[in-house]
Amino acid sequence: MELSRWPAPTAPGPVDAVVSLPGSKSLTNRYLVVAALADRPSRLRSPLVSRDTRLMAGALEALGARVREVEGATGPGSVDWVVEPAERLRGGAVDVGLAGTVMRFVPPLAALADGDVRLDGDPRARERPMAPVVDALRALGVDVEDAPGGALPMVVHGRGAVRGGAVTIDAGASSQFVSGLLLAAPRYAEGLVVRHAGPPLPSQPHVAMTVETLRDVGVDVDDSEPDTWAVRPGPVAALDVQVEPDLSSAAPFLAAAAVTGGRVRVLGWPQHTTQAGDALRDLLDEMGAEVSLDREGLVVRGGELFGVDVDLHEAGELVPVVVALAALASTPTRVRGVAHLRGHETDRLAALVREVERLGGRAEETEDGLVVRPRPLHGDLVRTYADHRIAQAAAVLGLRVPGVVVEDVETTAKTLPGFVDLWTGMLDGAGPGGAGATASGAAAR
Ligand SMILES: O=C(O)C1=C[C@@H](OP(=O)(O)O)[C@@H](O)[C@H](O)C1
Ligand SMILES: C=C(OP(=O)(O)O)C(=O)O
Repeated sequence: MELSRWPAPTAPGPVDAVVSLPGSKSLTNRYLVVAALADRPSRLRSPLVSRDTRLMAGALEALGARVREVEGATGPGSVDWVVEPAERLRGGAVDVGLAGTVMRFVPPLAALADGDVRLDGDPRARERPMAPVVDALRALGVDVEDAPGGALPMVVHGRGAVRGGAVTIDAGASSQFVSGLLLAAPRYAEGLVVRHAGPPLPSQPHVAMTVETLRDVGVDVDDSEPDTWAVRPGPVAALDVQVEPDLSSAAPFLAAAAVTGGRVRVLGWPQHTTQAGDALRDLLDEMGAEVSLDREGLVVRGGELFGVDVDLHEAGELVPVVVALAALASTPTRVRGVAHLRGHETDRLAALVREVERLGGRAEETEDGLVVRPRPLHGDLVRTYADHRIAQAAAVLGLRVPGVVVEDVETTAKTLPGFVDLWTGMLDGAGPGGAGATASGAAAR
């Protein structure tokens, strides 16, 4: 199939915009899972409605829960999701798409179903690491049929109950292995103690988000020992929760301010959050932007843009946009601690190096990250490898480099439907005489 080509707009001048972003993918998908295990219906206010969250909703419906879209409280076009848990989870077929959260969070839940749960997804989903989830479930006595190497497609033979106990896994390739087990654990008869043993666990904020979500629904989690999480068995309370905006999706918009010497405000930036994207505040500050957080949101003003030497082990989602910033900066950048990105939507390290070089830049992979040395860039077709964040990074490059064409920009619908409209809306107020723009994707889908 021929993939689409989107000529990325160049910024006519400094960007000046107020941007409103839809809900967090990671929060929405955690809330959906605990809501499906709860004792009463839950309401998610302004959830993210995107490919990954629809896939999670679809997975839970396949297992017998119901997810209904209702009008939201925040005005016309806004949407809430009401989740009705199943009395008993049942078997069914689950499409995981390319969603890491769906492929890693659903199998531990499927083990509780009364029947077989078949899971499969996009071709790349079959290559993403899964073995620790399969090994953990088998160690807990769950019958799982997998493809060679612990991969998708797989069948979890649910027996209606899981005893639980303790498991040790190597979650060095993805924090989602830990999160998935923890989210189902309150419904295991004896609860679950998960220990991580191996190279340092990536994406710690995402595990903190899992723990906080469980505590929000009344589940007792002890995370006082490093790399160990103990979830007590017990009831899961229903939720009525406003979903925070997705801070990782804010990355390209804030980067737009940084690379054009402009100003972007992202509305509703939380004062307290477990989202990994909150790291953007320090990161952009270190790269030379002026960053301020107030009650209305986060404002980034661009100045001279410098490279950084940074460990992004905790916030790997930010790497593609950081690479775009780095390619446009005045000094080199080194990103460390992100070897696990080789198992993301694509091998992100290889893809980013290849695409930066295609535009005339210089970049190289290291064992655990990459190095980018800024050079004058030229336009070309940027391949995106079904990776929403690489498409967004290409759009950032396009602001300053005429002739950047983004392949398959629709892939951004994984986490941010309406990306192109938001992006062009942001640019409406840029340039001579620009009066500032407002771009809202809060209800986009
Ligand atoms: O649990 C989550 O919601 C996520 C955890 C992280 O995964 P990894 O630990 O595999 O990087 C992150 O990159 C992903 O986008 C979302
Ligand atoms: C790694 C990501 O997604 P996933 O949840 O599919 O792992 C991401 O969104 O950057």
